[in-house]
Amino acid sequence: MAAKLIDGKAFAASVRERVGEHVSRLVKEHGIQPGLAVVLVGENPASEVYVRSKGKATKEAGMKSVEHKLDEKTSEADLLSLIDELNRDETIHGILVQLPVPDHIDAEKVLAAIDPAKDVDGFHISNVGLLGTGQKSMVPCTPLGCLMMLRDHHGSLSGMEAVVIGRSNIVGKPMAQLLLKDSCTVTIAHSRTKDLPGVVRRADIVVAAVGRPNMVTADWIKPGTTVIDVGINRIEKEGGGTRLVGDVDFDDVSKVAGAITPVPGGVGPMTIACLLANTVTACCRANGLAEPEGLTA
Ligand SMILES: Nc1nc(=O)c2c([nH]1)NC[C@@H]1CN(c3ccc(C(=O)N[C@@H](CCC(=O)O)C(=O)O)cc3)C=[N+]21
Ligand SMILES: [Mg+2]
Repeated sequence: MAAKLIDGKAFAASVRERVGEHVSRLVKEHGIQPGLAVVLVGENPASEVYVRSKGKATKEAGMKSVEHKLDEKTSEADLLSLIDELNRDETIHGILVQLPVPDHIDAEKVLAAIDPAKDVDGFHISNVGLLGTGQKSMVPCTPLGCLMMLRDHHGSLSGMEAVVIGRSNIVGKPMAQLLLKDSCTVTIAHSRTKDLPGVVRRADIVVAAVGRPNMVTADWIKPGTTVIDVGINRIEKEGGGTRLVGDVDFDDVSKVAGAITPVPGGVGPMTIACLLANTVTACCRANGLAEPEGLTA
């Protein structure tokens, strides 16, 4: 293997440690404990894995963790009134509603109901607009985690050619905004992009966020490129069981890339660490206190 492995799991542990130190200081010096509420409606395997690791990590960092598990049949009105309650709860600084929500609930309406100051996912249109205009906002956790790893590996990203594959509101678009803010030349590629391999071959930085197992292969990658794999695809193993793979064919691409994140152990753990970081940031802002350094965009 030629590529350097970017160890997201180890990096996430160090981020969580820094978050934990900031939390102890908030508790000791100001008597304030950051609190995170996670709302899960119905049963979704991907979301449940996330909720479990997230609750554990929140408590380990010394924060208050509240989980609201609602029945699949919960009405939109009941969900909105829970959000209203959490918006007004002074012990809660971050609110995350797990996506997707069941079909009878309008996700956009739900996201719009969250107080933007407590929107630790950064999905509220007010935060989207602030990020898009380069103002202080809550930044979506997955792109923030990717940015932290890229800054750590490269130092400055200025002038680099970045190609983001995928145009979702939760990863692709905010990722592109963050890379642009760090002065990359940014392309957002997607399923309709003509000559996708050719476009990706221009990149110094590739962020793959499409949800197609092993789609990116070595022939798409310019030698020395940094490859960030956001994909979390559960596929059937030969002989039974499942395993997680990314959007990048890791074994193939690591022969030519300069650096690469694995799945699991790459972006996923960083997403959780950034959720904790965002909760501390939201708590500091709510109380007019200094924000933790190096944990925001
Ligand atoms: N409002 C909202 N915000 C989210 O950020 C959100 C969401 N809804 N719905 C579900 C997805 C999924 N998600 C993951 C985060 C971390 C791992 C993670 O830590 N994965 C481990 C592996 C876990 C395993 O082994 O299954 C890894 O990649 O190493 C996975 C999945 C956040 N999501
Ligand atoms: Mg797409």
